[in-house]
Amino acid sequence: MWNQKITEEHRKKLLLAKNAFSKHMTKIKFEVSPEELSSLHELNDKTNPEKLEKMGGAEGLAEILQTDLQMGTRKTEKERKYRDRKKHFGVNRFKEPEFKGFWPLFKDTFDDPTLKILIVSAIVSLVLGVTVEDPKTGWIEGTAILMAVLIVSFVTAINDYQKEKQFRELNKVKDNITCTVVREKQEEEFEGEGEKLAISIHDIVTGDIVVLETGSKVPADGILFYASELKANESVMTGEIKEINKTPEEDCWMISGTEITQGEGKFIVTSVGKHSQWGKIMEKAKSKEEVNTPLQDKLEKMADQIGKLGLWSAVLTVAVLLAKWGFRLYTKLNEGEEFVFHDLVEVVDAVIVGITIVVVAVPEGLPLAVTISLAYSMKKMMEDNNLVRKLESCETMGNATCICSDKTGTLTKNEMTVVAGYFFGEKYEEVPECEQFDEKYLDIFVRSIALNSKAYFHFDEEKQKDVVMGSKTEGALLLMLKQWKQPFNKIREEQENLIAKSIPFSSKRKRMTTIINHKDGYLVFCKGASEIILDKCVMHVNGENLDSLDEERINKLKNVIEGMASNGLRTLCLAYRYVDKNNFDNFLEEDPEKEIETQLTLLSIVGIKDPVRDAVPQAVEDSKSAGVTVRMVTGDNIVTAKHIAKECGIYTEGGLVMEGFDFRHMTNEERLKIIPNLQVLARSSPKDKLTLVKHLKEMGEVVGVTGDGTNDAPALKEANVGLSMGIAGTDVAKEASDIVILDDNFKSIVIAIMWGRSVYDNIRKFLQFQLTVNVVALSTSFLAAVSGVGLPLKAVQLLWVNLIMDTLAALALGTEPPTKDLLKRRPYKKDASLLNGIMKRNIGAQSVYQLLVLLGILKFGGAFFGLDPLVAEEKLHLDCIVFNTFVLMQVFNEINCRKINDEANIFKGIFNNMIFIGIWVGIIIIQAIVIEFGGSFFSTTHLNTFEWGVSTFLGLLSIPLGFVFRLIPAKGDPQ
Ligand SMILES: Nc1ncnc2c1ncn2[C@@H]1O[C@H](COP(=O)(O)OP(=O)(O)OP(=O)(O)O)[C@@H](O)[C@H]1O
Ligand SMILES: [Ca+2]
Repeated sequence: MWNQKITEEHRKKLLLAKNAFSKHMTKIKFEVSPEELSSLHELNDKTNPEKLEKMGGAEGLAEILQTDLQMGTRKTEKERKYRDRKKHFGVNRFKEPEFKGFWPLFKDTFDDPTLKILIVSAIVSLVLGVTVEDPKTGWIEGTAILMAVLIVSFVTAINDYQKEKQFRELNKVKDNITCTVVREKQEEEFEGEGEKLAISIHDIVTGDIVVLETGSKVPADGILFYASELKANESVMTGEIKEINKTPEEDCWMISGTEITQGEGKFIVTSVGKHSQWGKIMEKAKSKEEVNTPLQDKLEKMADQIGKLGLWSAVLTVAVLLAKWGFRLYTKLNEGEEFVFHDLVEVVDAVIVGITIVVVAVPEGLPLAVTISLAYSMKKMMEDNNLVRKLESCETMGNATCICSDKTGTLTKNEMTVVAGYFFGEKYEEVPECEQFDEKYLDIFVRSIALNSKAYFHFDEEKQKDVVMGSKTEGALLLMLKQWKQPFNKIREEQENLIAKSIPFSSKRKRMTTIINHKDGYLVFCKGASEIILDKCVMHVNGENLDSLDEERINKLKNVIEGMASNGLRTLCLAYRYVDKNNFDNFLEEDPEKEIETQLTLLSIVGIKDPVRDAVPQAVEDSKSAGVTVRMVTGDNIVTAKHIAKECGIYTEGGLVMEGFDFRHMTNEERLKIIPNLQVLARSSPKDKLTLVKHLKEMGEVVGVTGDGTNDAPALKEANVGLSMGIAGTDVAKEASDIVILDDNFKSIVIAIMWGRSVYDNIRKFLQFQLTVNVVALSTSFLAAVSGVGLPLKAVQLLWVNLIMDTLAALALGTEPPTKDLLKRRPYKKDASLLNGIMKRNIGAQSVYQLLVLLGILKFGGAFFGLDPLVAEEKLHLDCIVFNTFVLMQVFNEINCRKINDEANIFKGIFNNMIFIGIWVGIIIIQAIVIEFGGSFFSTTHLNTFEWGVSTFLGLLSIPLGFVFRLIPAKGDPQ
């Protein structure tokens, strides 16, 4: 049909013509509209094949889209950055959820009912003040409150804006997946194929040839024209969870957003961005609501309770004030005086005080602190090679109690080289020269590697050397061929068309097989896990001869494998087989297990070295002291795995090392019994990994799991935190994970634990600080109102205090950087309360101290400072001292709050957090300005040196007192 082959000749001519044409005119015009192309993929439209046929199938499309199925888009287009295509067909980006600008966010902050009431009251106060009080000074309080409200809203909006911006940036990185395309080579003319390039999916254009492999995510809509065992999971589109066979003949419609679960293929892109199926869905989908993290939930609950408490104390305070006012009015009227409008001023004042108390009491900063802390950590974690995809995972990571780690690439460097081997009957301690081998068998051996592998070299411009793309294990074999000066690239180019069938490598099967046409039959090349392949061998190449494998030989070979593995080498068997076509009706369709991969002839066993990463033993040590158990779950040989695990410190004397096979065949009870002692699970399948994770969770553990393969996705999803590999991981694994470890390094996982703990602790620091302020502010206002000394803290002052507490402290304490000390404690229990005994004691003791100080000044301050509270001006002065002392006590207590456990040195690491220092100094400077220049606006007056000295001293005292309070025994976190 439409995929009939155009002859080589014809293709070259066509391209020549096109290139000649493009030399004169670089700008390209297209005859087809993006809408027409998009209609090819209409869901549930039976006429799609017809439409495709009309366009001439994939070949025809290529012509229409001025591209080539083998060569890809033209090199001349590169200079123009594919501008014409992008202009005509659009770019491969989806409409992003709307980004609220600053002003809408600012407006949103006024949705808060308490703020609304405050504004109304301020306006009433303003009107009353100007009309009945004193036109000269009456406006001040109302205006000041309005200003303060504006500032509070402003700061809140800035915070929200920053947060949104940060998430957007992260989202951009998060969604930036790469994929492989074929584009015309820059240097040579018609040499073979175009060049394989890894580009961002956002850079794909209509007409690009995309290469798919196991684990790819289909980046755009298109038409498949080559496939080998290709299977896709299209459940995102159809909702149906099943693997669908994709072939150019039967089902060639590739849909963006779907996943390749197996095999490989190539397709030509027809629709990108908003024209693609996925884009259309995205267009309709509303932006997802943000969901709370567990910590945020806990805090919101707590904030709610505190808020209610605040509301009650406000109501009580207002009630007391109104009762007093009523009583005074009653006596006044009784004494025959008349009711004047001015009497109402007091009522409005009382209401304002009440509302201000509510504003202060509601700890809206609590959930905010989590967001600030998480957003900040997310950004910083990027620098430590952790890309956090789900916010709460950062938090959960801090509570992880065990980690199941891959071996290859995570614990080891994934830099593989063949260092030993068994070739054609002889064992070698290092890689031998190839000249000594029998030519015929060497040829088969080289072909078996060249054709039965997918890895290739790519010249890295930055590193100025060839790097292996694809499987590093295969890369090691190719490197050996390169060392032997064997032209594997040429073999691939020349013989690729001989390939009749290939069964790709999978972690489940642990082997890979390619069948090529050979004379009147087939050559089967098979390579994979050594025990598995060896089991399928009946013959072996011995020098120039073929010998059958007797028991003695098999034992010898097993020893060879065992010997290499116990040195930590990954072993791989390579074998082949010739079959006559006449012996089979249809050999290619036979069951691989039973008919294809049997009766093999052993060529070689290689030992591949993959050194342990330098930082790993230390990182494992750190996890252990942090109370996090590390287990190795690997697909590799048990002996190899054990050796590497020992080197990393994961395997210790008495620990259990087990194979996936045995694990699989145990009962649930048996498994639950052995798991606590299990350290290494070798030759495991992704399903074993999933089983292990499920059991660990049943046992109450908080589990972190690493994975790179597509079939690791279920385990990644099941885990409390799924960690995928940034380099080796497939798109599907990344999508299923919560955190992407960008450098694949186990060390980064330990750093993630540290960050998670840091977030949790920072919130508790903030909580400790905020609760102290709340308790003191509420009690002072209430007690002062009841006792009749008059409210020392004015509404505007309270609003400033609120700003210090909520926003500024959240920033200062929420961004404390993690320290290694965090890894010295065990993880918190899942149901552990946010407030431990130590924190409660600190909050209680500091509040009592602060209250005593404030009430003391109110009661005895007059005599001490020589001020007469009955004179309005001097009362204002005294209140100002109270206000100043109050703020300074908070400021110094903020330093106390940097530690939530009974750590003696509260200053430790303070200079590592410049945000804290900056905010701390900033608050003091602003406070000084408020006191000295605030005037009637803030109801403050100038304080002299002595008064400043006393308030500072009383503030400072909270630090030594903090040390004293630590002597009171209190319970820390349950361990
Ligand atoms: N490209 C390949 N072709 C054939 N066999 C392979 C290939 N890559 C790996 N193997 C074999 O499969 C085994 C490992 O398979 P698997 O993919 O399950 O583990 P892995 O992911 O490489 O290791 P880990 O689970 O520790 O990260 C290896 O021991 C090796 O013998
Ligand atoms: Ca508040």
